[in-house]
Amino acid sequence: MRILVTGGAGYIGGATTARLRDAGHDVVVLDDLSTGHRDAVPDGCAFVEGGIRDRAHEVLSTGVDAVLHFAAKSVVPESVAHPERYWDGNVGASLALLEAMRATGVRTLVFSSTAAVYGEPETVPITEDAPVRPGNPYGATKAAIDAALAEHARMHGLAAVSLRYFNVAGAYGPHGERHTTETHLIPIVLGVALGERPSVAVYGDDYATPDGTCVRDYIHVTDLADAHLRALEACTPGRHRVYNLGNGAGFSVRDVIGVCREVTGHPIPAVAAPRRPGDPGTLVASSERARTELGWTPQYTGLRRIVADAWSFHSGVAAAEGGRA
Ligand SMILES: NC(=O)c1ccc[n+]([C@@H]2O[C@H](COP(=O)([O-])OP(=O)(O)OC[C@H]3O[C@@H](n4cnc5c(N)ncnc54)[C@H](O)[C@@H]3O)[C@@H](O)[C@H]2O)c1
Ligand SMILES: O=c1ccn([C@@H]2O[C@H](COP(=O)(O)OP(=O)(O)O[C@H]3O[C@H](CO)[C@H](O)[C@H](O)[C@H]3O)[C@@H](O)[C@H]2O)c(=O)[nH]1
Repeated sequence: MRILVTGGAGYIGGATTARLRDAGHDVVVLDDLSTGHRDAVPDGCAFVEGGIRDRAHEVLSTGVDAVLHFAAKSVVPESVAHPERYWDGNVGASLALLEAMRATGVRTLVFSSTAAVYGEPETVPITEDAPVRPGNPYGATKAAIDAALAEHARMHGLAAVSLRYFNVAGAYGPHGERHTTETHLIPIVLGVALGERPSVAVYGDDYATPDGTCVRDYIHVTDLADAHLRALEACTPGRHRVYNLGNGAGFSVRDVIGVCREVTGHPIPAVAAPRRPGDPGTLVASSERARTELGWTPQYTGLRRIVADAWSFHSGVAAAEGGRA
């Protein structure tokens, strides 16, 4: 297939593009480099620099069988402070992409949705039937796009899948997490081990969880990339299907820091800090639907493997930067 990947210069889009290339697909990446990096676009893949609004129509006109849509703004605190950027950058840009797809007759789309659409869940593990009640503008914009996809499937015959990722981590070879504004736990903790930060703040230790810190479901980016290949195959005209993607196992913030200490051999000082606004206590996925309908079985389920792969990536980047300095 010839596939357009929006956001393919970002973390998950870059890793998935490499996975698609390795599976024999022809990939063209469209990315405005607002949070991505030119050198994250995998070798052997075409790259078009630009925004969805400006250039998606042009790229789609060159002949594309399907779109994987990763491009988004995804920093939760920024979305709270500047919701308009998220409604415009996520919902506005996605509607523009859908229009360009309609105009060029491209009818297959896999979309990066998120567990953040569920907000504070009533029960865990979270199934796709759980109420959609996002607790921040980022999650609200992703829920709105999911709803738009359902309507485009119903009214315009779109073949669409929304993949609701839980906490993505790890690396696919040289494709790892490199956000300029980093809010995610594992890269922050590994940054302490690399001496880039003095300590990690633990946001809240009074949650109703076994050790009082937040529990999350960490999924390896390689498993996530594989789910996209399967989702592409499952796209059916006139149908929008939603799948939660996680391992079904929860790890606390303290668990994560402990595994990072084991993997890096660094003491990684941790400092108690107030809760981060909008953080649910526990988010753990039920991915039964993905397993049953997509035949997806995650391969790298252990937290140690996920952290070890992230560490290989981060320590390699640090060594390369040290070499350049
Ligand atoms: N990282 C996670 O744990 C996680 C969890 C759930 C969902 N997601 C979703 O997965 C997707 C990828 O996340 P990521 O962590 O790789 O983020 P990222 O910031 O690394 O990648 C996003 C990419 O999109 C590009 N981009 C943004 N707006 C654009 C536009 N209008 N036109 C063209 N390019 C644009 C950026 O430059 C960047 O390269 C996002 O949609 C995010 O909401 C991520
Ligand atoms: O320095 C830090 C950073 C994070 N945390 C804690 O670590 C946990 C994980 O936080 P992340 O920021 O790594 O991830 P989130 O669970 O907040 O959110 C991520 O996963 C969500 C789905 O679960 C959404 O998809 C969202 O886009 C994505 O950022 C949270 O309890 C957070 O409070 C800390 O204690 N200290």
